[in-house]
Amino acid sequence: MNPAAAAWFAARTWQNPQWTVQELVAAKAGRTVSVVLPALDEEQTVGDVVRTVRPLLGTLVDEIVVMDSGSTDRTAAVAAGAGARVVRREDVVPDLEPLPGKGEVLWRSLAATSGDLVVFLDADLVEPDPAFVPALLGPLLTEDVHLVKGFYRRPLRLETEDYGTGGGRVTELLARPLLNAVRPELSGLVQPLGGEYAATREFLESVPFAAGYAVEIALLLDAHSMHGLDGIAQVNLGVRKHRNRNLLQLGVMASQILGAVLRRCDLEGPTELTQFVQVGGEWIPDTARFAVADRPAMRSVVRRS
Ligand SMILES: O=c1ccn([C@@H]2O[C@H](COP(=O)(O)OP(=O)(O)O)[C@@H](O)[C@H]2O)c(=O)[nH]1
Ligand SMILES: O=C(O)[C@@H](COP(=O)(O)O)O[C@H]1O[C@H](CO)[C@@H](O)[C@H](O)[C@H]1O
Repeated sequence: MNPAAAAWFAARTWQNPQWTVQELVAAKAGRTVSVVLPALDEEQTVGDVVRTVRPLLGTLVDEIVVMDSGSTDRTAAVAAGAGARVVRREDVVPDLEPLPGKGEVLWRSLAATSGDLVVFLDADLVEPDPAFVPALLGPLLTEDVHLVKGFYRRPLRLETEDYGTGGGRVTELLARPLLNAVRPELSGLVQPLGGEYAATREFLESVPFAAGYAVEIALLLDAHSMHGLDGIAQVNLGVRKHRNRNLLQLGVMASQILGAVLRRCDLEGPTELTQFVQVGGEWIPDTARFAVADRPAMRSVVRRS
């Protein structure tokens, strides 16, 4: 293991986070906390995720916002019914036409929220754990760090089978080998792509946001560039189950992630990916094109009064 990564892993990894909500409320010391859920057609799961955070509202958490990413199902109604404030992506930074993708709603969430610290949770979590938010906030409230990534065992649930592990396919097949190759100092991150993480607003508003599914890897690379390894921590969240997408969908995700890493290494990245689907007896090319431009640092867009 890269020596810097090994030293960081030893110093900045919490394998068994023990912070109590009471301790963390005291540690806030006047700081505020926003919890943000990006959601595209998550009516099945968003309510349960919001309900695991709701008991913290008014003490550890100051606002729970579901960023609706253009859902066509009942995501907004279910999220509001569970106690979240729902914000449509077109309702913030309205002068800019919303782009598709996760990165867009996470970027816009900064204009929709005010917390000094921001916690991101995916809205497709299955059996979400109420301990996620306190654990993610622990290092942010008690150490001098700017980004805290969750890590976990990731069951892979395909059709009716729960394999108990095997999730994080893009992580294991692309992100981890890629980071080991181009940014070995970050090889100590157990879940570099995980969607459960927390960060200071100061950091989040000072970096560009990559489009689509590249948002997590880009934030990690930028946190490392801006604050060094010492500005990053990771906490063990136990087990994380979510809706697992199929391989073709993950191929497009992987292409977006690869592009963000290449561009942050000053290399050209892809703007499309050609895959193949079988129709009848023939294999037909199917090309997905995706937006690749970063959104600019939010602090250059929205002047806070
Ligand atoms: O265009 C998008 C794509 C995804 N998401 C949300 O981002 C999270 C992670 O997306 P997804 O589950 O597709 O990724 P995976 O976890 O399968 O890698 C989920 O809450 C999605 O609803 C979103 O808000 N807008
Ligand atoms: O980690 C991964 O390999 C992918 C796919 O996970 P699975 O193979 O479906 O468990 O999931 C993550 O990647 C996305 C891109 O960074 C994040 O947006 C998701 O939150 C995260 O689940």
